[in-house]
Amino acid sequence: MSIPPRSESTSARTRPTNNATEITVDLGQRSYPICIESSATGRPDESGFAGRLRAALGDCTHAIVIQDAAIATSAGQQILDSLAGEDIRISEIEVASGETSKSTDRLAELWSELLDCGADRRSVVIAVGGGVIGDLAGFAAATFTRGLRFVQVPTTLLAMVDSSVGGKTGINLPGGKNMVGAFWQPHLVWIDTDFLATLPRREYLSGLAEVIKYGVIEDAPFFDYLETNIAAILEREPQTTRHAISRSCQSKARVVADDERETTGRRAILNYGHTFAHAIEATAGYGVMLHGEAVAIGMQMAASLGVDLGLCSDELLRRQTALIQAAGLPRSWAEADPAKMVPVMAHDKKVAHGKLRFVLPQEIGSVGLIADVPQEKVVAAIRSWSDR
Ligand SMILES: O=C(O)C(=O)C[C@@H](O)[C@H](O)[C@H](O)COP(=O)(O)O
Repeated sequence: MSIPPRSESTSARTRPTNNATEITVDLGQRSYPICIESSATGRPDESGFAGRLRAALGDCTHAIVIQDAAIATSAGQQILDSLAGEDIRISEIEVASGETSKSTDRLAELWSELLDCGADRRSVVIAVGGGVIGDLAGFAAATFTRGLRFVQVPTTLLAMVDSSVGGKTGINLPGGKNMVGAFWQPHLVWIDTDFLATLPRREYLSGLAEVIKYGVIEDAPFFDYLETNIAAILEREPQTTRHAISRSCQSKARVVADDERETTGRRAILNYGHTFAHAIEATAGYGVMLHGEAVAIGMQMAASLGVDLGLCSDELLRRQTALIQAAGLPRSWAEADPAKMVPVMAHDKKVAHGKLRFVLPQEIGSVGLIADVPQEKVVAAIRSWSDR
């Protein structure tokens, strides 16, 4: 199946303001801004978090801040402080860090906590944390009373560049990642790049895998930029890092605006490397490997498969490998076992009419959605990144 090209009518609208960048995810009545700021929380003007929340929701009188227990004293507190002067009742819920919180058990507890704090359809859920918190809180928001308003405040690089944007929410099942969920768009994504200062290095690197992904799937000049600037990004140099975040969000906003619910195939490109990655995460045990680490290895497997099928060049694989390595990410996983991974991959959400489809690279900046891939080639691609 070919992937529809980027539509000419949709683009990520970007508006640089004083020290902020605003990107619009264009979804008609459900459009929303991604605000990329630097420690502006608490400012009473329109660019502060409270001001943005008011602009996005108007009538907000009850905010439920769902935050990662590990960051409750820093990022979450900043958000709470910024709301302190507002006429808004605040409820707080903490969720333990880590992928294991994206479970049916924790979701059921969260529903009860929402009931206990008196959430109603005029409340807003504010998710403060990484992808786990955003996905879980977003799915709770999507389902409680059939839908609460929702705001994303990502505090990890991965959440800033990927999971907070686009409305994919959900939880894992033991046999498959993100198997239960909903498309539920936030009203606002608030990115304070200063949150990255205290992010553990391993988490930061994990986010870089998704950044690199955008270069491979649809933005070749950005891939070149990353090759040149990876050292500055690793040092978290503010301007370069901010550019990488903003460019990634523009990519994601463009793709989501083209195909919000992954129906035309365009949005599937965001899944590059993920068919392998989700199988790695599920077979390793959730939380053993960070999502971005699994995505880095998954992109390697996908590129090897692309080379084997004659879809892309060795040179593409070489450049991707070099960038992933320069970004301090793993390229292989010694325990990758095709016998365990292939059955998990059969539950991939890109399966159509019982057939698995892979997002595979054609050239840097372009991928295709490929069906009918012989299983022995999939096994070979897994093996090629398990034994080195
Ligand atoms: O937003 C999307 O669409 C993506 O596929 C982005 C992925 O990076 C992200 O990990 C997503 O949550 C995976 O979704 P899934 O549908 O494969 O579970």
